[in-house]
Amino acid sequence: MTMETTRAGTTVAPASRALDVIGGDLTERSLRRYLEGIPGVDAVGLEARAAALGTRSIKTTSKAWALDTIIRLTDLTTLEGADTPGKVRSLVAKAMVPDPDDMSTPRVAAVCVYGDMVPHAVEALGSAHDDGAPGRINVAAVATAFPSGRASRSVKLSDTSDAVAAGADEIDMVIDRGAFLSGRYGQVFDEIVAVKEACKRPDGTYAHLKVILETGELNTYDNVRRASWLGILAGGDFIKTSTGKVTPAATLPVTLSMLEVVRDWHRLTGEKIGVKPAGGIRASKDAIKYLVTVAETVGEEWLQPDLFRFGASSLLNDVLLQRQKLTSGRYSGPAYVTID
Ligand SMILES: O=C[C@H](O)COP(=O)(O)O
Repeated sequence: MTMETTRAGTTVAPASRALDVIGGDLTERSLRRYLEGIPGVDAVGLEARAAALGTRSIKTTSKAWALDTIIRLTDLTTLEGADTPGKVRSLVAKAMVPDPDDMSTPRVAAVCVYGDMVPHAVEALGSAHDDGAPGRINVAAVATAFPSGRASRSVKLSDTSDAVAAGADEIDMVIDRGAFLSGRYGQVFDEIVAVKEACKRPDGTYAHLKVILETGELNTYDNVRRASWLGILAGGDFIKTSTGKVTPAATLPVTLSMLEVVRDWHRLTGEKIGVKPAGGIRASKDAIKYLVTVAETVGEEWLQPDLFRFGASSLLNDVLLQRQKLTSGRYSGPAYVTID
């Protein structure tokens, strides 16, 4: 027996979604057969659909709603090697009060930070992080040797469980792109299942798991579609495009292809999976294109923080400028928003 057939016959983790959809005989081979049986993406058609959705205009009244919706759906992010507790405190202050001159401005969904910054984010949020607090802001932590994903399994799992123990509500993990692109789907699958288990808290609840595909390294839409199915089958609560550290990061066609998988999964199982485009989304007008694409592909009910997020470090600033322009009739200029 060759290594390949040995591996192909290897049982993969008995994740319940995959058992339900693929069946009880869950092996590297059956997983691969399933993923390789997913129809390919018509790239020209996908890009044409995304371009058409991106040209839809929205009325001024809808624009106010759209801007507030973008804020509510934002994971306000800082993921720099130079991050400090002070920078995280500033980020949290902005998350809680995005525009001190307009207290009607909604809060963001979450702040997204490196794992070692979680205690600082939790402390700065204070009661805004209490269970059931009105306008509660979640703490999301990137984990599993973000952004490369190149570390041992044990390091990735302790990265995850440390962040959860420190109070992270959400874990943004990266998949092993090397294993995925080599066709070792079972390895990627098992790792997601293990990370999900590391998201478990002592009380039996789980931090929400976002599975970052890093689509800019996956080369084809077929791979993006296959990785999306893999992430969902293994137990991801969200599928996320990118780390923000690789170009291209989020694009509308890639996000549309992921939304189509989420739509198909919902039709197949009735279950709703979230989507998070992240990286390079900086302008309100671009974020609005994403809102339209979500509404037209999976429906407006997805436009809530449990099912859709923007991962972005500077988008909020542009949204605040546009919001000020809409309410005051004039453009205040970038001096009126804080520069992070
Ligand atoms: O997940 C979020 C990204 O890392 C942020 O990327 P950005 O700085 O391009 O907005």
